Amino acid sequence: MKRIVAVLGGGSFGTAIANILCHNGHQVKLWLRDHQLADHINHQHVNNRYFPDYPLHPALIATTDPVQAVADAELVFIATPSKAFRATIHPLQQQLAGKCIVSTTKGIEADSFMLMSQILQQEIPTAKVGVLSGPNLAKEIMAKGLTATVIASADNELRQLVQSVLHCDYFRVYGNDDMFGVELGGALKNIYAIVAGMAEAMGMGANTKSMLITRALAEMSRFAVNMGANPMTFIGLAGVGDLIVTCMSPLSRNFQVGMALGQGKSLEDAEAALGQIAEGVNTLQLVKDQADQIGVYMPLVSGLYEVVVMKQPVEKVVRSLMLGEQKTDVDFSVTELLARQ
Ligand SMILES: NC(=O)C1=CN([C@@H]2O[C@H](COP(=O)(O)OP(=O)(O)OC[C@H]3O[C@@H](n4cnc5c(N)ncnc54)[C@H](O)[C@@H]3O)[C@@H](O)[C@H]2O)C=CC1
Ligand SMILES: O=C(CO)COP(=O)(O)O
Repeated sequence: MKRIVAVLGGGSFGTAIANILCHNGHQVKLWLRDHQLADHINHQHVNNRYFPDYPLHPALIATTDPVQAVADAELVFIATPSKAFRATIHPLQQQLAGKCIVSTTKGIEADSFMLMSQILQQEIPTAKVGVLSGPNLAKEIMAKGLTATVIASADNELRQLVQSVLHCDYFRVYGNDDMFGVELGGALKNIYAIVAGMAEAMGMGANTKSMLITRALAEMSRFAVNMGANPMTFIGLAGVGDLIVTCMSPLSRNFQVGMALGQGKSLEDAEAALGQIAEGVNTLQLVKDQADQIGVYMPLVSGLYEVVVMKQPVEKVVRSLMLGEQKTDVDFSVTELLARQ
């Protein structure tokens, strides 16, 4: 069945999602702010700022008018950076009322420590809300690389709708009802991708990278479970799946920032050279404060904070991490998990 869908945010991920929706025969409007880019997409069918080498589906319509973008849509995806999320939806409160709205944004709001789904519920209380997250590098999706994602929502109908509009021969969509865990996982893994990029730049070996990724998973799930997430979510695509891709691929912007830091560049230079959003930089500061407040042990977050914010030498921080307390390998036991049910 052909659906009317809007995508807000014409950067890498919004473009990739809009393109799949068109590929699947849906009527799609993509909202972005840049008039020239919108014209180019409509006439040349290429997003020349983000994907100059990949043709877009010719049916994709770009618009710079957000009201027009969402007017007839029953389903709306939001793919703006977390810093711009509230400002994007606030003026559309009336138009978005009662619709199915899915955030693809992997970040946390400064000051409030709110996730995007929580902002949606606050700004548009009548909306049905979901979150899309998983190992989903936009460029690989544009290249039609075989990919899987997770749609998380308490609303079963929304989960089914999103599965049906996005599923195709190169894109699989799994469901999860732990929206909080899925969304928090997507935000947290960006921090560890920065650490992994630094390790890469420092020439560290496979043992080291494996230790980093595994201890990152332990640390992020400890934090998320403490905040109310389901620990099982972290063994899925939106947990360990997204952590692996972002910590291993040089396509990850967070990984690229880490690489630049590991090569001795300043954070400012690293972000400027990137020219795209690396959410992990803001998330680091917010998670460090929150972990200190609620007393969750996060040595990798603390170590990265020492390097990025306190400007401590990487070698000194690595040494103190290696000499730190050696806790248990796996935090959760089956008995404990069963007791939670
Ligand atoms: N690129 C990727 O592979 C994936 C990205 N994401 C998430 O999607 C979100 C968006 O990321 P990308 O599309 O990759 O970023 P991007 O940097 O490629 O594009 C961001 C877009 O948002 C626009 N934007 C910036 N400030 C804005 C504002 N104040 N109002 C409206 N629009 C604004 C930019 O002009 C740009 O079009 C992030 O939270 C990211 O973590 C999720 C999955 C994969
Ligand atoms: O979330 C992503 C892949 O799943 C993209 O990661 P980056 O934002 O680091 O590019």
